[in-house]
Amino acid sequence: MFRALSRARMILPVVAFCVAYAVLAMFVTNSYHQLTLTLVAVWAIFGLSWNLLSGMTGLISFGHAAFFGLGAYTVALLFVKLGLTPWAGIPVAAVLGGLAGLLIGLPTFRLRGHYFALAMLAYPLALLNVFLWLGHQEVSLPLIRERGWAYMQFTDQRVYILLAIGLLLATMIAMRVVERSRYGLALTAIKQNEAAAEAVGIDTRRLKLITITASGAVAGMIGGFHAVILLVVTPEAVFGMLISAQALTVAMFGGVGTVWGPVIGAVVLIPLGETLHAQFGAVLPGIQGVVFGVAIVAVILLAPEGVYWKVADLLRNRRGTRAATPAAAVTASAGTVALGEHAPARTPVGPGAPAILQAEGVSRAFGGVKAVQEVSFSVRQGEILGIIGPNGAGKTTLFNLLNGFVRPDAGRVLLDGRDVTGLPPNRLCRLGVGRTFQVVRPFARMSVADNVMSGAQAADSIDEARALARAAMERVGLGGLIDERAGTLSNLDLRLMELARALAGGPRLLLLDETFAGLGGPEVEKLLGVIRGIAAEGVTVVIIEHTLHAMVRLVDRFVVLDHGAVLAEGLPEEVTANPAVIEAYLGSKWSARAGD
Ligand SMILES: Nc1ncnc2c1ncn2[C@@H]1O[C@H](COP(=O)(O)OP(=O)(O)OP(=O)(O)O)[C@@H](O)[C@H]1O
Repeated sequence: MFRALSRARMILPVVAFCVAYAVLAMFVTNSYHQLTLTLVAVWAIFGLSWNLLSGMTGLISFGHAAFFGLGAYTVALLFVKLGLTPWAGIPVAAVLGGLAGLLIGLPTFRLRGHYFALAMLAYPLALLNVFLWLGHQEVSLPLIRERGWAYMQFTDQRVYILLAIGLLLATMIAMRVVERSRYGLALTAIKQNEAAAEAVGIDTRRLKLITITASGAVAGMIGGFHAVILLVVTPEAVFGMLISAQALTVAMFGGVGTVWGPVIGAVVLIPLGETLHAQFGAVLPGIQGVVFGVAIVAVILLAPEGVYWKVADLLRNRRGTRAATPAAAVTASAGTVALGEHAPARTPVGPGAPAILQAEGVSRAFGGVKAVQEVSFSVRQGEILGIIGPNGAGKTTLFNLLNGFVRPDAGRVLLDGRDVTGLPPNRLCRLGVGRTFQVVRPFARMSVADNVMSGAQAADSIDEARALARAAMERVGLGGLIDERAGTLSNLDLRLMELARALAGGPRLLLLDETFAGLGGPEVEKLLGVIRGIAAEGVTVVIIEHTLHAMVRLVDRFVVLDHGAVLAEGLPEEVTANPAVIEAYLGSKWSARAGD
């Protein structure tokens, strides 16, 4: 019942918008305006396809025209050469668009960030020239006089508007479902931090390939429909820079990462561009390009995340929702004090405990730099092990070797005695290895619970993921902040949120990377209590940290690295008294203080 209600709440506004749009469009009689109304829906769908890949995963594509153009040419050529009706041609265009997405994604996902964005530029440019070489400078769809509807040709232009709105409705509902699904959750995690997404068990490469395939299919479909309404396809008009820019512009203007963004962008920008083109196109050719350029600059200046988010913020502030005030942070910290103070008691784990994780002669070099050299040690079940050492000693590289981000040049990593060397992080996560990262990158607009949920990849349903996230938040003392926006959190609470996210995956072994970084004295105390509590529940903890005064009170044992090799290993009191460790890392000040 509750689920049905929440589904209805998710879909009703979309249906209401499309119905209202269709009803209003039925009163428009001018054929140019009818075309504009059809194009609004077309570009909104194209923007949504871009949004699925780029808005939801953060992988910016400058080359979406590749899929659009392929779709347009597929429908046109199948019609002209084989007499295939667009009713069948458009689904074929969607399949080819999806296939193109997969083929483009396979090599291009090797690149990241700006390099990915720039590489995507190459595909429509290459296709543009391929279609020129093939002699398809201009493909016109023949007009069918008899039974035109069988070839998607209608004398009443309003039918095209209705078809376009139907496609828009289907695409928007599909995107809404994706947004609220476990798949959407995983995409959000990738956008947040791809490495962290891998660490919580997401097979990021597979998911990105699925996403670019789906995005390419939507773009191919709408490219095919565009060919039907304009009746002529040229390489420049479907593969040109302006087409790729159009997807990006409507989404950026309206709001990236939300279903409504591309729709708002298309509703505002397409009629504006078309009207200006009709008025001034003869004297100012390419005026639409100028409109898009100005729109982007205006958005950057006035609403950098797009109109949707700007309006959402204004409404939220007006409603007086708890804003980003220190008050929220105080509430959270108060919660963690309690957990720290009442942390369950635990007894340090002694040498007799079985090993959960073992590194055997693990080495890794980057060019000439031997980051980790023949490191061997074991982590005992239930213990808290600290890894310390000077900057550049190889601590993070060792973590990356332990949870599969980096493959060792030599040596083995064993989990429960089983060789897991070279397994990717998402597989290791499923075997019970969780990890946090030095830099926390939360989704500021999303609730704390939604941020934590991205770690619950083991869940079978979104409801179970939500329940796991809540339980993890309770464990770290963030239970009172479930609906709080992550952007309002204090530094400590962000660290706790990151911890909760790792815990939501149900790890048996947790690797914590500089969890105390940037925290003040009282915050460190609270976090110490939380980590002790997690360990007392039976989770084995390995922690890299520079805050040594906290570490000596937290860990059962230290492994000290220097120049990539193990310098010392032992109990805190042994290691901190070791002259070699004092010389290489702690310094004489530490020994003087320790002697006080
Ligand atoms: N991907 C990489 N490419 C090249 N060199 C690297 C790479 N990763 C690490 N290194 C080098 O390996 C050495 C160990 O780095 P690492 O980050 O593991 O040390 P660390 O002990 O974690 O340092 P810090 O305490 O400053 O975080 C450093 O000299 C570093 O420059």
